[in-house]
Amino acid sequence: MSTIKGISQTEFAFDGSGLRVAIVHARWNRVIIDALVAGAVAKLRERGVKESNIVIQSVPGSFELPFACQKVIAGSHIQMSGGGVTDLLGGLNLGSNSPNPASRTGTPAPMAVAVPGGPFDAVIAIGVLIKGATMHFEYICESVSRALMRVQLDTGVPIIFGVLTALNDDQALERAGLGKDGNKGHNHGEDWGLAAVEMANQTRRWSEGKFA
Ligand SMILES: Nc1c(NC[C@H](O)[C@H](O)[C@H](O)CO)[nH]c(=O)[nH]c1=O
Ligand SMILES: CC(=O)[C@@H](O)COP(=O)(O)O
Repeated sequence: MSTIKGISQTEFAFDGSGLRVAIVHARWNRVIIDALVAGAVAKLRERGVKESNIVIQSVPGSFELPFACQKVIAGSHIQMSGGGVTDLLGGLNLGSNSPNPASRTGTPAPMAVAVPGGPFDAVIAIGVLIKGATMHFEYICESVSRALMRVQLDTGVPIIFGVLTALNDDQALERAGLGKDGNKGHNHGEDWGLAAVEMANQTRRWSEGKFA
């Protein structure tokens, strides 16, 4: 059956060659997660994002995704400088408890050494939530979606909502292109890779006041 659902990509072919993208994924329902991550990576590479600019991190479950995304974004803005770590997002000096060993030994620290790679232009948060017997699913779906929205608005870095909220295993498998009986479905990870490249490009343009 044909469907009107999905993103129209034909008129939007954004270039990913100058972008740095993080994928943060949960490990629950791993087979499905692996297919979604592979789909996202395939589209990032197809759009020209360099392998070295795709950083993949994992967390135990979807509930951990918002915290991890926030930390990953903050970490990519950090510069080591004399005596501490400077958060370039918030201008926060994180003090002598920093991972900079020089600040603990009294040895003069190197001046402003940028983290290799620089800040992330977009983050893709990937998780697979499948309804069980209790209210666990509802609480996690609600809190994770709200928190991911908050992290992107607070940091100004687009977060792609790659969290499947499925009522059963088959729904989740079909949305990862792993469906059975002639209905493989569609790998939504691919859409998330494309969405990341688009949002990263647009965020740069909009930040420079370019709308044409
Ligand atoms: N049931 C699912 C979970 N549950 C685990 C939580 O996300 C979390 O890791 C735990 O409560 C510890 O804080 N996670 C998923 O990603 N998918 C599920 O279906
Ligand atoms: C991790 C839990 O709290 C667990 O009991 C959730 O169970 P269910 O996924 O069946 O709702």
